[in-house]
Amino acid sequence: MNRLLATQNRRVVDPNFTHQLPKIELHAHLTGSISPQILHQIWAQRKTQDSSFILNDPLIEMSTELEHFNVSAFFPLVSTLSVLNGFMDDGVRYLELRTTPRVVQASGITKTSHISTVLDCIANFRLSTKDIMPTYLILSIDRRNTLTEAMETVDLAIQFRSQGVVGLDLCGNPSKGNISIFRPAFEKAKAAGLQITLHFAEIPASSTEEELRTLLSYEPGRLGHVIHVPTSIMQEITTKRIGLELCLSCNVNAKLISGGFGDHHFGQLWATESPVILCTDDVGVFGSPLSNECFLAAKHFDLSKEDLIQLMRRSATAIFSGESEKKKLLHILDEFQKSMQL
Ligand SMILES: CNc1ncnc2c1ncn2[C@@H]1O[C@H](COP(=O)(O)O)[C@@H](O)[C@H]1O
Repeated sequence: MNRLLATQNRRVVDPNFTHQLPKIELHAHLTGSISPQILHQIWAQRKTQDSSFILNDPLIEMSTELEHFNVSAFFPLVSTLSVLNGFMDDGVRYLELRTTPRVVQASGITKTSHISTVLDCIANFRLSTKDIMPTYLILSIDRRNTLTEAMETVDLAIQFRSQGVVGLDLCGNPSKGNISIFRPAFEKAKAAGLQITLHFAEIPASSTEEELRTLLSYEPGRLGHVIHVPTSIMQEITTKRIGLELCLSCNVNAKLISGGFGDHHFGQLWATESPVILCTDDVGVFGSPLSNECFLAAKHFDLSKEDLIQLMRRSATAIFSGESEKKKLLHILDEFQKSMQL
């Protein structure tokens, strides 16, 4: 009896385990991943440099105005580095970060120089940390973009492919924009061998059958959020084994789903054969690092330690960078499972 209890206890997930677990993060927006403390430091630095800068301290006022203060474009090095360190310290062992190319005219920053600086930062980080967290970049197209802007983003992704850009994302306010205009952009990306991930069915208004079918016709390898999906479309998604980036704290705290953690669609989707990936989305905003997302999933859906390791194996099948990183991750997970005597 005691031995049975001891075995069960060994399987019970605690925050220490989810911190140690080698984790895979595939849906993290660079700007939203900056911690409030780092935002404050960047804000203070900007304030001393520019007396006409009128935004309030982000620690005092977390407002939508922050979106206009393009932190990652103004200070790409400090923001990217702080975000990479945050994920590494939380035990992330593979990261696909995403960001929107931005222009900051006053500082002479172009979309090209913005993305090139982020990529340089990632490359230096990988070198200086002995590549403990292989990191790749996804470039975001905003739903409010014009087709010309979206094409520019695709061209940048193609230009920087050899430096670690692995795909394109479609994000932004889900109540805005007409996503059908982006077909030539996603076709060009696909033809160039880039992968595609799309924010999908975040709110009822962006979940019409027409919109969801159009998005699926862009042949995404992964989908983000996947909340308001009719059954027939969900069946198509699971049959195609499209990767599902699920963000528990974001969806609960931003009230994108009704109810609490136990009501999240993770419960149903985890039971399918699809690659399900737990993701933070905007850890700087929602304050729940990936280790905590894993803990929440275990707590509310009764996952064991083995289940979480298996979840990471499934996540590994959905990465965009290719077979060699996938193999490395599966090996790391095997070794981890052995070391935990599971
Ligand atoms: C439910 N969560 C979400 N849904 C849709 N888009 C989101 C998002 N969270 C963040 N973004 C998108 O990410 C951009 C900021 O990161 P970058 O400056 O590009 O790194 C925002 O402009 C927004 O469009």
